[in-house]
Formats: sequence, structure tokens, C-alpha cells
Amino acid sequence: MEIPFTKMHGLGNSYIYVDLFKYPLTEEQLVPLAIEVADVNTGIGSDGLILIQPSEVAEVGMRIFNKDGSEGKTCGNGLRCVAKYAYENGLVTTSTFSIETKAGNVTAEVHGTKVHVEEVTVDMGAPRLNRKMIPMEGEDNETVIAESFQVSLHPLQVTAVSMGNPHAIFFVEAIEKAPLYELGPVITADQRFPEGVNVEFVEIISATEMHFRVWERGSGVTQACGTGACAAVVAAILNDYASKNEEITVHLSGGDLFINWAEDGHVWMRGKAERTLDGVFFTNRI
Ligand SMILES: N[C@H](CCC[C@H](N)C(=O)O)C(=O)O
Repeated sequence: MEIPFTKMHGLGNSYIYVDLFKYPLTEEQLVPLAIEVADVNTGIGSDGLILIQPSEVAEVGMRIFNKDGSEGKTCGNGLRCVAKYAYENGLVTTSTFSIETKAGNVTAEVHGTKVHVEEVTVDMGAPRLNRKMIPMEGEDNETVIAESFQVSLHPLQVTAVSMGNPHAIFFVEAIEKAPLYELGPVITADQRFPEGVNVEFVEIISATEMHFRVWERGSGVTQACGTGACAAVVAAILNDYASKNEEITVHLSGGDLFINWAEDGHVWMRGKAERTLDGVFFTNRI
């Protein structure tokens, strides 16, 4: 097989994008293809695979597969790159349009021209805060804010937020001392999260600024996580470290995202989307 692709990234959170308008794939090919393209040695190297596809309920559709082949429900950095691609490649004709994900539809607004979209703003919708929606074990309608969460010998406090995908946020004094590599892989598979969880460590700098690191479900440590940054801002506000209706700067390893949990209850994310290369992936293994 010779599969045309585009590699794009949001703050270094890179995916291999296949345009199903041009090159259809079968359902059976998706998981093995995601694992293959993500491999830096025998594939292309990325945090996973993203499909750009027709939709019956939005202008364009997106599906995301993590590096291990597991399918995520949505992807903030991926949404910005899909919006950039759709506008630059004429899949959409307006600068504001809807994108279908498995977590529901979102609205994206591209900033730039049809030749080059520099930045994208996405209305990520409202966060889901009760245990049933995270999902997290316990009473369905309870929220999880600064709850004791013992992990091996570490007495932590977790705040759980879903942006359509699950996030466990832990506030730390110093981001460089966050136990990301030690506890990320343990927490992501913790039984208290029946569908697994994306794990974020956050250091509050001020009411409008924070440091952020992430161990992503299905991909491990990535340079950035858009839904995670949204969840971290929601968690900061729930813990009274920040306020609604303010643009909060989130410093991720790969750069900054600007997040606002607005009075309308929606979380707005603004940040870059960049194209690395177009190419053809040769494989006879799927
Ligand atoms: N690992 C995530 C999907 C990718 C999300 C992240 N890359 C983003 O930008 O939001 C999950 O399994 O829920």
C-alpha cells in the first residue's frame, strides 16, 4: 500500500493525518496503521494517527488513534490541525466551521489565509465533571475536586475533568519535580478510571498562568495535550487558583495554549497548528 499523509503538530504533539476524502481506509486497517506510522524506526514517528473524513453532522469529521492503537474520543491539538488542513485544502469554505468527533461536535475558527493558517481557536464545549461522565469509580453524580488519591507511597490529591476524554489533574509545587515518568504510567492505568485516563501535573504560577506536563493515555509523555490544557484550566478554577472568563496561559513543553472557561460554560482553546511535511507511507503489513 502507498498511503498519502500529512504530518502536522500542535505544539509538538504530532500526528500523521490521512485525508479519507482522498484515500479511503477500511476499519480493520486503522489500528495497525496507527501503531505503524507512529513508530519512529519503522514508521514515520508521531503520537498517533488522525483521520480527516466526511461527516453527516458537521462540515468535516475527525477520528484520533493514540500511538498504541487505542482510539481517543477527541484531541485538542488534533482539532486545530484538522481545521488548518480543512481550510487550506478547500474542504471547507468558511473560516468558522464545525468538526465532528466521537466526543461530539465542536466549532473551530481559523486565523490566517487559505494559503497559511497560523493559529486556530476551538470552542471545545462544556467540561463534564461528574464521575459517571469522566468516567471514574464512585457515586455517579459526584464531582472530583482535590480528592485524596493514594498512588503507591504518594499521597496525592486529584481533580478529574472530562473534555470528552478523561483527565486526572494533580497540582504540584514545582513542575520540574513532578513524578511524570514514575507515576504517569501507573495512574493512566489505575482501576479507579475504568477507561484509563490522561494524567496531568500542573504548577500554578499566577491566576492567569500555569506550567503543565502530561502523560497521555495511549501515547505516554507528549509535548502538549490540548484537551489536557483545557481540563487543567477547569481544574484550576474549580480549586480557586484561577477564574472563569479569563484567558489563562498554559505553558506546555512544546509551547503555549490560551484557554478560557467562559461564562457560557464552554472552554475556548487558542493555539498554533503547524504542518511538518506531506508524504507517502509505504507498507505491506496492513
Ligand atoms: N491521549 C488522548 C487523545 C489525544 C489527546 C491530546 N493529544 C490532545 O491534544 O487533546 C486520549 O486517549 O484521550
